[in-house]
Amino acid sequence: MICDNITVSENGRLLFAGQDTVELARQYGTPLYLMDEDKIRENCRVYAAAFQKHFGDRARPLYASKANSFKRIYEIMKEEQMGIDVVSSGEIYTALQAGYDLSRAYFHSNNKTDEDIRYSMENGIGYFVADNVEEIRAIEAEAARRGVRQKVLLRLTPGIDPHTYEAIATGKVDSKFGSAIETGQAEEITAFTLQQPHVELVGFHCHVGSQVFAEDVFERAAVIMLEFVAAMKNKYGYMAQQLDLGGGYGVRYVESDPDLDVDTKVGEVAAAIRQACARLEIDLPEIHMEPGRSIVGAAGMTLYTAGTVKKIPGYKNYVSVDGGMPDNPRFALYGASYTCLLANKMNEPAGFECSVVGRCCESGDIIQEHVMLPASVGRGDIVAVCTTGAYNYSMASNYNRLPRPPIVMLRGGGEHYVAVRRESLEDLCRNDR
Ligand SMILES: Cc1ncc(COP(=O)(O)O)c(C=O)c1O
Ligand SMILES: N[C@@H](CCCC[NH3+])C(=O)O
Repeated sequence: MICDNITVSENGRLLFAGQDTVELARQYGTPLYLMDEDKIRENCRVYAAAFQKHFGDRARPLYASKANSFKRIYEIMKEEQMGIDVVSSGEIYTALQAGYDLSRAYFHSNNKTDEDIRYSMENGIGYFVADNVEEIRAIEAEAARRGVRQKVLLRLTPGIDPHTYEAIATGKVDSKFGSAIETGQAEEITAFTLQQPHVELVGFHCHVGSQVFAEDVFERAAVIMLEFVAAMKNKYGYMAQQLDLGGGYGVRYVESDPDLDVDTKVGEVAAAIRQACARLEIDLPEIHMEPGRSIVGAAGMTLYTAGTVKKIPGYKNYVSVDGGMPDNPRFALYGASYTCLLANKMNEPAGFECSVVGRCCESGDIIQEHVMLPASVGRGDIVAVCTTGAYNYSMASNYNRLPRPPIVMLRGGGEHYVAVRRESLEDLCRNDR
């Protein structure tokens, strides 16, 4: 199986976190998001231990909460002592509702509104990761109005192609994010920020892309960033205290995806960083990374009920499920890969090739193509889609007026509880007048 929290019972039922998915589908209904709480915590600890081992006390991972944002997840991050990355007032509000202390939060986004800046400062945001000069002006103005000095990092683009889906690559010069080192804009924003009386520049940030497996992307980004740090030290006498390398590593969606060892990978990045610092004669800054997908991705699974099975002789077969692109838009957006299983028939051979599709009025409403399921698949069977913990619920919509599914958390000892309740039909009209 693609992750160690997915197994099969003797009677051919798919188990997730040791629990019977068919039973969970019966109890909570479908579509249903499941989240394995123990796996989320394990992933946080793997990153925290790797950072401690390779960088020491000051370095730390921040959870990129865009990957999956709901109250319970921020409670878990608080308990696991993770920092967080937020990108909107909505994520901040949700974190506050969970009692999360915002002094450990980093506010990203390429376009923070004045209201975002005001709201987050009012609630004690720790850091802004400013994307451009206009944002520095806006933060300076709000900090001056409040009579405080606000900590910021600057998001720079190191000019690296991470070889991931084009739509989720972010570190190239031609990007809506950040100020490019190559064009001189990174230096301009640094010099400008250092002149601001109410803004304290604490360091630099970069992010090269998501679902990254390529060998040395983080190492290359780190070296480019450290060369910039050294250049700013030499030219302006400014030494960055923090260097944030952006998101985490890729996760396994299908058998052919590699299974990366975070400790080894962080160790490799640390070695490259130490070597660069020695060569450039600068101190080691505090190092951060912001994993999202690799904290929650494999901790998630979506369950659907199969409906229509359509066989078109000479063409292909379709298995329709009771959800689709509103709860998982990633195939429609990126052509993303997923592993689909028939949860109640795991002991039958999977010899029937089909496309698993949603119920929306849209041909592109596809969960996955070229799926192999048992030939007996039919109405009422439970289709499980693995590794849906990241960028599924957080990207979900109400397209075709479909209510969003609930999130049920699973814990060791067979415990399960609702973290986000299922949207009702009434919820759909809540804001209509
Ligand atoms: C600035 C930033 N940080 C962190 C992340 C999280 O990345 P990932 O989910 O790949 O770990 C992203 C998303 O790609 C991001 O844009
Ligand atoms: N939402 C994307 C990744 C973008 C992450 C944020 N920069 C995905 O599902 O893969």
